[in-house]
Amino acid sequence: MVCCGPQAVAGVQEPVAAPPKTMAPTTANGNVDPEFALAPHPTIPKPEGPVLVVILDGFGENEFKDEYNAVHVAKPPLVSKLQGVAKRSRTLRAHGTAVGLPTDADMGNSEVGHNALGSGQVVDQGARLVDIALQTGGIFESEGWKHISEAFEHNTLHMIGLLSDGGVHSRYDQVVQTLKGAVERGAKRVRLHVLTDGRDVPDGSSIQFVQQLDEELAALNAKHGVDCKIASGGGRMFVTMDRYEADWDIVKRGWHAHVLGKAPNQFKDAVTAVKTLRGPEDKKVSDQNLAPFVIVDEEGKAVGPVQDNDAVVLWNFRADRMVSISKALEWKDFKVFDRERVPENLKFAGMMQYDGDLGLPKNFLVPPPEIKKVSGEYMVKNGLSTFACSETQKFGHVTFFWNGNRSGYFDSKLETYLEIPSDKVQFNEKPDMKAKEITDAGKEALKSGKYQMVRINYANPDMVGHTGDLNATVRAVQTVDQCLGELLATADEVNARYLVTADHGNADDMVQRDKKGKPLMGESGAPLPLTSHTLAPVPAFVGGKGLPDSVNFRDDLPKAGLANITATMFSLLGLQAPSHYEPSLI
Ligand SMILES: O=C(O)[C@H](O)COP(=O)(O)O
Ligand SMILES: [Mn+2]
Ligand SMILES: [Mn+2]
Repeated sequence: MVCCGPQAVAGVQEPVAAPPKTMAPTTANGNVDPEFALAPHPTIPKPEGPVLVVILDGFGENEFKDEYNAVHVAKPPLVSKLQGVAKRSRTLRAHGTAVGLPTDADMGNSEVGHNALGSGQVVDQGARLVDIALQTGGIFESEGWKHISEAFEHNTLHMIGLLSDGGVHSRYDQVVQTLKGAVERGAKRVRLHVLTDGRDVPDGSSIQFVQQLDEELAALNAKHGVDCKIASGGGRMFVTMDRYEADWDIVKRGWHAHVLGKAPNQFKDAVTAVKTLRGPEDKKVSDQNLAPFVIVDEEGKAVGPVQDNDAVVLWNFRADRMVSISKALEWKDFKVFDRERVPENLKFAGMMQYDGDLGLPKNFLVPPPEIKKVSGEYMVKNGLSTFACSETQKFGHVTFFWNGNRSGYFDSKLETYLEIPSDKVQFNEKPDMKAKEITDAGKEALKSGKYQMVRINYANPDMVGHTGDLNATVRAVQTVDQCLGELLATADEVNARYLVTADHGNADDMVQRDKKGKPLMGESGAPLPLTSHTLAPVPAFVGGKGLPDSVNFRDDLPKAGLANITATMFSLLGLQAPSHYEPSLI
């Protein structure tokens, strides 16, 4: 168990332990800053015990209630019981425009979900901000663009990122538009380093994305007389896209393939690379786990290592899985692994700035969403203490994303963030993950009497759901249900009030379907697994011994979404939420 101080905020601090960081201290004389002071709730009294907030990551309430819905199959006794409590159970919108995404065809995800849950506001998210910057041309006027364009004439532009149209971390059409924008503005030599997905999009779809990109590159080369090629790649969960420092080897493999041009697998073209690395039909490696590869020329030489004076753009807009590789690319004194060769005078930019507090990366093409006056800031400025806990895979979700993509604490005297280290396995092998340890920590925090709010994220339904393994996901749901039961029992012992919800769907549908919802079968007759999130709404429950019987969900907010949770949390604390927050559900 990793405990407490700011050093525990994995993925967001320099490798050298930094002194405790306080982002926004309460006023020196202890009075509440008037700009942040919250009035008592007009009808809900202040609680005697703590408020417990639980996020069941990836636990949706899906309209398809059949054998492919792991939540339905699991028949979780506690959640089913909570669903039956009149006026204290409802669902919330967790996708599309309700969480700041471009359209209602966009599934929700942890970044936008936790941003909404923690900030009470719906803001335009990265996907939409990049769309706007491309439409207006603002991206090509940015300081970040000026920085990378210095390499266009005589050096190589490298573009690295997730290649799919999942819309969670990146989008294919945005990559192509950015690439074309570079070529039209003078880039002569471009090398693309592609991370295959199969996690936000169906497994096996990477071959089409790579093929499509190769065709796009051939057309650009013919039209503009330029030299654009795919240079390296690998599966997103095995190469480059680690998060929260869960496994630096993932980042190191990416550094080797993209920057040094070194990988155990070498191919003449990327389509052959993906096809070969996926392996034979009966033992397929999924797109997300493909081994790293480099593309080599006739002499066997890598076609696109990063050289001195080159430019590098990371095209993902989402932060969590770009922070580690950004540190490797940007930090001069980076010491986590031996980079062997560090290109000099590199012109590096992110699609966005991924960590505003660290200023990482320094150069970026589109300013990130501005999520201001989030609940964490109100909490500390009103003297309220918080305990937040998850395992590594979701630790930054319940801290960094919750706090509007801020690393560190608002006030380390009032906040404790506890990270339980995740196992380094594919999570269908261990579907219980660290739920038990998280539960124990949550129970201890509830009983300690030290915290006004205890905030927990259970990773299982999401992380196991992403493997596409139905049976393991059923187990994941059952585990979380049991752990939640223990947590709520302890909550009752200390007269707590609870709020249980989720950030988006995932476990609630494990099969690809046609437009009418009919499950799709593969050539072998087996169902085609769904590894991505779903568009399903998520449950929300309130209750607990400490909650007066008269407090129930309102019935005049049928379209409410995740952002309504934040004001609800303040209501449970007996306070009136800030007026710019979406209204309270109770
Ligand atoms: O990064 C991931 O694991 C997936 O793309 C999205 O999952 P998350 O939004 O639940 O983290
Ligand atoms: Mn999630
Ligand atoms: Mn997920």
